[in-house]
Amino acid sequence: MSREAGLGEAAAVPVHVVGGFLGAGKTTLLNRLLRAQQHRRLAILVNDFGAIDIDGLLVERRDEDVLALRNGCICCSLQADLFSTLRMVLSRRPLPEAIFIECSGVSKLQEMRRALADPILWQYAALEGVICVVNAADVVAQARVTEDPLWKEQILSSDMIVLSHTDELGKAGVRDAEDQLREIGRGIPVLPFSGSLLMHEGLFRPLDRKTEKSLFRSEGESIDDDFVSLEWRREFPLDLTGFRAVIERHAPVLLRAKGILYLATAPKRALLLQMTGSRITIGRAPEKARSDPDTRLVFIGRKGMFDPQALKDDLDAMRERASRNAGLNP
Ligand SMILES: Nc1nc2c(ncn2[C@@H]2O[C@H](COP(=O)(O)OP(=O)(O)OP(=O)(O)O)[C@@H](O)[C@H]2O)c(=O)[nH]1
Repeated sequence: MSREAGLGEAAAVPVHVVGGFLGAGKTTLLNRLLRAQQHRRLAILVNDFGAIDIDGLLVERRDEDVLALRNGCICCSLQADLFSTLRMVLSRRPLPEAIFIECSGVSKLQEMRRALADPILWQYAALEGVICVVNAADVVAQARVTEDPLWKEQILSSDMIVLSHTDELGKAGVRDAEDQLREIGRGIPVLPFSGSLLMHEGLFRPLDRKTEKSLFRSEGESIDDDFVSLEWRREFPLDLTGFRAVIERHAPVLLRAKGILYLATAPKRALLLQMTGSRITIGRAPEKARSDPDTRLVFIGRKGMFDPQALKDDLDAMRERASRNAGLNP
């Protein structure tokens, strides 16, 4: 980025990064923060690992304030897109008062820091802090996800750990999660998940910028190669029983599934599917999602464990069955 880009001499716009593992609660936290900052002029960059933009639909802001970076990870394969989107945001007048970046669940936060530590970018958009959202219930249950090296990397590369899913634990459980994370995070502050508390505690304290800039020269490795995803879009509503059977078959190797769903029982009602670990919910889809009548789902898992082609075949077979049934009952 250069001065010729017409970005002017204004003070750097603060950048806040929200990271954390697949399904940890990043979008939910971001929405709480955004609600608490309703009157501020913000730009929100949302990175979805898959090609279908689900998070962009879920962020509660005007469409023009939410910019989606899809089909890869902004910490590696989409770094060029990240820069060009930031450049576009920074050329807007009036300038946004702050930029929030929601990473994909497979983003390495250290790579994000390196990417944003570009000394020229820093003059216009300076990193204020990196939050890592961690599912407290997973910590207490010592869920499989807590053994993932990326889960730990994200915690250790953050400035602040924010606990989600505390409502599923009693007070003792929350304390247990906090204690464990203080140890894992080697002293990084741990906060419960609460919009008002976050604002109160001065969440976005400026970092030591000298330290941050010194990261700039390091090389990053690609994380995209560790994970695979399936994006599945169909124009017909699904049979819930058949869909549930397919999901149950693949659930043990799925890290995350989400998307907009139409069921045969109510083909005009857009539903939001959320699956993290063993938790699956189907609820009302946000208003923004309803203009597109297609079912559109994203599934993510680790390479070598999750087989996207097998899942696709099973999902497609549902359609075949539906067609055959339709043929039998004209
Ligand atoms: N009970 C409970 N559910 C939560 C909490 N935070 C998030 N969820 C649910 O967990 C699911 C995933 O939440 P998201 O905010 O979409 O997670 P994410 O980290 O943005 O997901 P990815 O972007 O796909 O990695 C959704 O069904 C949320 O409603 C929480 O604190 N308590």
